[in-house]
Order: sequence, then structure tokens, then C-alpha cells
Amino acid sequence: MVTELKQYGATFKLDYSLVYWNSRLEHEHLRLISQFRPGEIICDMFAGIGPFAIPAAQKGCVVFANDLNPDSIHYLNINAKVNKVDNSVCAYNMDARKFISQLMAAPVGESNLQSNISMLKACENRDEQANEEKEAGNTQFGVEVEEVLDKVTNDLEGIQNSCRISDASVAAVKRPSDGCREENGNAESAGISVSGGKKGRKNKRMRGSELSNVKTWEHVDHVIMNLPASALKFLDSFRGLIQRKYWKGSLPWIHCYYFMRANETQELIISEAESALNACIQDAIFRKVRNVAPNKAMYCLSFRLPEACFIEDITHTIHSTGEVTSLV
Ligand SMILES: C[S@@+](CC[C@H](N)C(=O)[O-])C[C@H]1O[C@@H](n2cnc3c(N)ncnc32)[C@H](O)[C@@H]1O
Repeated sequence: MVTELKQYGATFKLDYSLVYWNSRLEHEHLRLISQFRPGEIICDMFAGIGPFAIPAAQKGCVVFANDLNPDSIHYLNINAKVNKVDNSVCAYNMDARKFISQLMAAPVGESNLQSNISMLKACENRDEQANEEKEAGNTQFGVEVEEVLDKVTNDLEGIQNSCRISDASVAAVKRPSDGCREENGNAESAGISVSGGKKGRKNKRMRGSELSNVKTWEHVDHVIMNLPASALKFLDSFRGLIQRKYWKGSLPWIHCYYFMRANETQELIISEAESALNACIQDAIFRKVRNVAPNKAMYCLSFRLPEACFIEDITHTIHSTGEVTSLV
């Protein structure tokens, strides 16, 4: 049964029997989004139906949101449309490691660039959109969309991406901020519309053409990892992924959720994160989210991805299966 919920002015449609939803995370969703600024690039590795992604897009961020559960992506796309942010939310349906690798690995040479463009162009409604463009005689995306969508269909069946990319050779979206700021933990300070009003909507919404300019291997501002039982393990995805020569500005903030038992310490958590990254973390920020059991609580570990995660020069090969391998 499809239910409709409201959270800080956003509407969420979902089927509880098919997707994850926890209304007790509302405050945490809001707290994290309050740190984002309009124009920033956000990657959500475990996005669910979009409780981070949708309000971040409402705030004017560009959001790349992924979930392994196709039903989550189905509702995420619905929610992006319902909340009128489908032009700034790109949804993917794949394992989080593969998602982050494909998004942030720099393309090398025309063929890999094409693969990356293809990945970004894969749309859940891809055939429908291409047909609409064709029938309407709209040449904005034109032949290129059709060609790429064909390639996507052949090469990357698993990807369901709701964005349309027309030219990946153009410059990246403006380089966003440096700090991990935390504004007042309320919806208005987060720039999000409250009670369905227009406040916060004054933030620009990305048009498709602007979204198409994003090069995620050049800059991402925040990565959200809300899979508390195992997100720390997924930090190994960032090993040897980002090429220094392409990257612009600061490395992204990583917001990684985890469960901690009473007999565990922050040092233990940092050590687990560092060994997954194979790099030292500086100035980690720990936030308690909520108690989940008498001896167990959910936390958020936020830190800037260490410079040691940069790779100096590497050749990535993006295979037709979507797998990314590297040759130094
Ligand atoms: C705890 S929920 C968080 C959902 C949402 N971010 C929220 O705050 O409500 C974790 C999500 O991760 C997804 N997931 C689990 N394993 C995954 C994987 N290996 N790759 C990508 N997504 C995965 C699940 O389908 C689920 O939607």
C-alpha cells in the first residue's frame, strides 16, 4: 500500500513493505542538510526513497542518489517529481561501491569518457524521455540523447538515472564551499520549505542543462553513507579513486553512519574507518543520532576525505559491466 508522508515540507510517497523508512531520523536528515549550501554536489550512496536527497535538492544542491533496492529508486524518482526537483536529482540503482567508483573515477580517453557519460545519462524513463524529445522535435538533447540511451540500454542495464546529460565536456558546476558548516538545526535555516510554503524555494533549482555540467570526478562536496550496520566498510570505495590532477578544490566531506555498542569507543571506530580508507582521518566529528537499543546507539562520523586518498596518476577502465578497474 502506498503511503504519503510529509517531512519538513517535502512529500514522500512509499510502500512500507518494499522500502526503508524511519521517521525517527527526521531530525538527523534536517541536521545534515543544514550543512549543505545551494549549488553543492551531494552523493548519497544509500539514498532510500530520498529523505536526504529530496530536501537537499530543494535547497538547490545537485544530488546523485543511489540505492541497491530498485523499489527505493522507483519511489525516489516519484518523490523527486512530486517535489519538483527531478531536474536536480540523478537516481542510480546499483551497489554503493560501484556507484561511487563510477561517479568519481576520472574518465581517461574518449571511450572511458563515453562510458561515464553513458552512466550519467541512463534514465529510469530513458526510452520514454527519448521518445518525447523526438516526438516534440526538441533538439535540446537531440540525437546525442538517443545514441547514448541506446548505449546505456546495452551497456548498463542496472543503472536507473533520472538525469539527462547533454555535454560532459563542459565545465563543472561552480566549486562550492570549504567548510562543514552546521546551521541552526531547523528547516528554515536549512533553506528548506516549511509547511509547504515558498520559503526556501527561492533557492535556484537546477535546470537539466546545468545539471549536465557536473563532473563528479572533479568535485563533490558531501558524500552521505547511511547504512549504519556496515557503512564503515564501504569507505574502502575511496581508496585510489580520486585523481589529484582532475580534482578541483577541497576533498568531499564524508558523513558515515554507524552503530556503536557501549563497550566500543570512538578510537575503535576511527581505526576501523582509517583501515578501510588506508589513510589517517583528521578532525573527525562524532554526532550521536539516537539510541537504538539499551547498549547501542547510532552515530554519524563526519570528516573530510584525507588527501592521502588522492591517487597521483592512474588509468581507469570502465567496463561495459559498470566495473571500474585501475592501472597505475
Ligand atoms: C538505513 S537505509 C537509509 C535510507 C535513507 N538514506 C534514510 O536515511 O532513510 C539504507 C539503505 O541502503 C540500501 N542499501 C543496502 N545495501 C546497499 C548497497 N550495498 N548498495 C547500495 N544501497 C544499499 C537499502 O536498500 C536502504 O534503502
